[in-house]
Amino acid sequence: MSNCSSCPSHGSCNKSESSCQIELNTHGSIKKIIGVMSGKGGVGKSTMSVLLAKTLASQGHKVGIMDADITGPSIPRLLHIKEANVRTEGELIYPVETEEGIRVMSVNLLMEDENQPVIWRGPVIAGAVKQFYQDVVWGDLDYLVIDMPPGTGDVALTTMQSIPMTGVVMISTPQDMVSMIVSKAINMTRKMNVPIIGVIENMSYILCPDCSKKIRMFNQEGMDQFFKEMDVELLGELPMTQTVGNLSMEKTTQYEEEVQKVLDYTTNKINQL
Ligand SMILES: Nc1ncnc2c1ncn2[C@@H]1O[C@H](COP(=O)(O)OP(=O)(O)OP(=O)(O)O)[C@@H](O)[C@H]1O
Repeated sequence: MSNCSSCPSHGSCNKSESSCQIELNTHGSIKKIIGVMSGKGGVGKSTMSVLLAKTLASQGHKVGIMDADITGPSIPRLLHIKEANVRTEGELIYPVETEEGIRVMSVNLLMEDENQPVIWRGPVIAGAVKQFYQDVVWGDLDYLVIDMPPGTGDVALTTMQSIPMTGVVMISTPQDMVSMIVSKAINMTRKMNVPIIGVIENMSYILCPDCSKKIRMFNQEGMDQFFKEMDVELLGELPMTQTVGNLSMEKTTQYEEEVQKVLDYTTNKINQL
């Protein structure tokens, strides 16, 4: 059962200790758990999970990333983990550590061939997500960043119910249809009483390499109104850039000024939680 004083969602949770069904990870101490979520696939959730984790690690925090996107795991690739030597001891699983000291767990690290699909039913996937939180020896972490399962279905719901989140960063793209789906994710997160840190609008524009003009690909009319109506903060508009797009192929710690600005602002918000 939970122990409220050491729970990462302490302060934002309204459950009583006796009614809490969450089993905390007991293999170390995790101070804060940050979910990175989107209602829809392909908007940059995994990319942003990695960029936020790297930024937090570069600030001197101890960081882990849990890849809860079981059927579309991309975290090991984005972090350039080639040889996965996952150590297990009975039920316990030890995370793999990157060069920058980020501890990582992903279903891809447990598979012999990363190209093989995970063909599991919903409850088994949800069980794996729970296990990645409870049975992984995360050790002492300032932040565990969770690349959430896509959508607002069963697995996302179980993840929110079984992992004590401190807050969620929503990822969206500036399109009418996407914002409708994101509003579903925002409403679900609120129903689960998980605080929303804000929304990062990804692939918001392209920066002209010659004149640095912002070229907007989507009609962004009504986006301001959308954020106002949903009562969420827009943490920043992230451009579509080569360094971000090539994250899995090129190792870099230098991002475009506009990208770094969004990462600094968002991690500053996370540090204030
Ligand atoms: N700001 C960006 N600039 C350039 N490319 C980007 C940017 N953000 C994301 N991408 C690219 O978009 C694609 C989708 O990104 P990503 O895999 O992070 O999305 P996702 O929401 O996690 O997808 P899924 O739901 O499939 O897991 C990737 O090829 C990624 O490199």
